[in-house]
Amino acid sequence: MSNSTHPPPQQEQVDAYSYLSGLGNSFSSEAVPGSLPAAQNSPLHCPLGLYAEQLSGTSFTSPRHRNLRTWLYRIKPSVTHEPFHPRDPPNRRLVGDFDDRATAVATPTQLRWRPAELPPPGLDFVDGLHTVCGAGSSFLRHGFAIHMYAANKSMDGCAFCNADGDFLIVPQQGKLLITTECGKMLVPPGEIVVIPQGFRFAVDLPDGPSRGYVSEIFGAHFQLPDLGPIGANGLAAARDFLSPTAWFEQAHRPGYTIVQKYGGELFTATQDFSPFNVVAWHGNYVPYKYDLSKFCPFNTVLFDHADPSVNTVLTAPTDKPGVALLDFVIFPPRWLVAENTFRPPYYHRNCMSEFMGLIYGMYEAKADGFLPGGASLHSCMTPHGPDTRTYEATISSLGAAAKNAPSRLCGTLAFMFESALIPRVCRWALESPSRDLDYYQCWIGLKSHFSHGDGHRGDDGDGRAATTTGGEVGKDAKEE
Ligand SMILES: O=C(O)Cc1cc(O)ccc1O
Ligand SMILES: [Fe+2]
Repeated sequence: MSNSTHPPPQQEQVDAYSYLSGLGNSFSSEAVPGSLPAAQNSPLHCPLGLYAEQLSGTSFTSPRHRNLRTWLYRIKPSVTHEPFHPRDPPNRRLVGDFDDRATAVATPTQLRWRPAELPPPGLDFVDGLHTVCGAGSSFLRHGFAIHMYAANKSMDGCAFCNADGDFLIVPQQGKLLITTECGKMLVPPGEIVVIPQGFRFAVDLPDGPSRGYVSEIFGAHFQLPDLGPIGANGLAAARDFLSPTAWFEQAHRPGYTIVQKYGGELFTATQDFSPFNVVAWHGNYVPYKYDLSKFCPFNTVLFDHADPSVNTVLTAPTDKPGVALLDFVIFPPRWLVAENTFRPPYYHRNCMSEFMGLIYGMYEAKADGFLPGGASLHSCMTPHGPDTRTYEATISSLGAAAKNAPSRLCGTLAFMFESALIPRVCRWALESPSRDLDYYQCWIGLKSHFSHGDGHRGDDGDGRAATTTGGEVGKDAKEE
């Protein structure tokens, strides 16, 4: 059915695969006509001799508007496997509980990383995944983790299953072909994919090496943000989220391995069949992908800089209204039209913690040092903002007319994972050779432009010039 030339209604052929459009919908999909039971979930005999299996993403008793579950009709049920054992070798760079200070530590320092080197040959998505920072605990069902991955090998004879939380994956380089129990999705850089807790999936690399970012949330799921006064339309539209259509493999697969992440540790169990043996499914708990170029940005049209929440693609809420466990925010190409306004991000300190990545191009707040595939972390109340070069270029010699003219920010795509929880940072991330230990220098050259009536201007206010690493301190002000 997924390779039919005439997809059935509601099914869209987007790339090599067919998808179902919508977020939060109740979908159904069958790879063989008639394989989905009619009118009930668990008949005495399922069509074609399939087993019925429910995958629950929320407690059975969650309120109806939040309740997520899917019924999978499969050739053999998931339970048909040998016992779980700790995986050998383990991946010691995965964390699911951030209370252990031997692993992850608190630091208010501004952190930045250069893009990672490509990994040694033979690393798949599971081995290429490492945690950068996070908070809370998968055991307590509250918290998040931020991982990065770099892989150069397709997963072979194994599937991954994350019992801890949902993965939101942001490929930065190299397409991902993700096979899930609901079907297949192709995810190039510029798109994101969400694999909810518990789904088994395998990552192939059809383009060769791939690297990117992953946010994982414990005890919550992503949803679209409320739009408030924006109205009924704008930002990410539900119909642009695409879920796979049923696809299955039937072959005997001796030694097939399920790699289960559970409490941040990996376990394996073998079975003699592929977990991608779901012939039909229906429900609202599904993996999905989203093309970030479909995002419809709203922004300032007269003056001042809007808070980045205006660019929220998906949010995972906490119990406090308006406070996110994790927001996924993008900084897409767009027009800048604000008048008499400092258009780059403002200097700020935030009670939320901000992890940023760059998919391509240059980020509007950083003229240097923040590169595609790199990352930064500005934790709770840690000051940050545009680097010296960005600030000086923005306020420089250009006439007011040019500064007020509309300009199009092109060829750039940055994003932010923003959380109300304070992350601890993994020791290996702090000690990584990719860490940019000079990051703070990008602000050290910011000089005083202060000027007032006593004729004393352009220094730090105590008569001494500000120290800097190479900038010409106070020069502009004194030359005015
Ligand atoms: O820190 C950052 O670069 C992200 C960010 C962007 C912006 O436009 C406003 C606030 C903010 O935190
Ligand atoms: Fe910020």
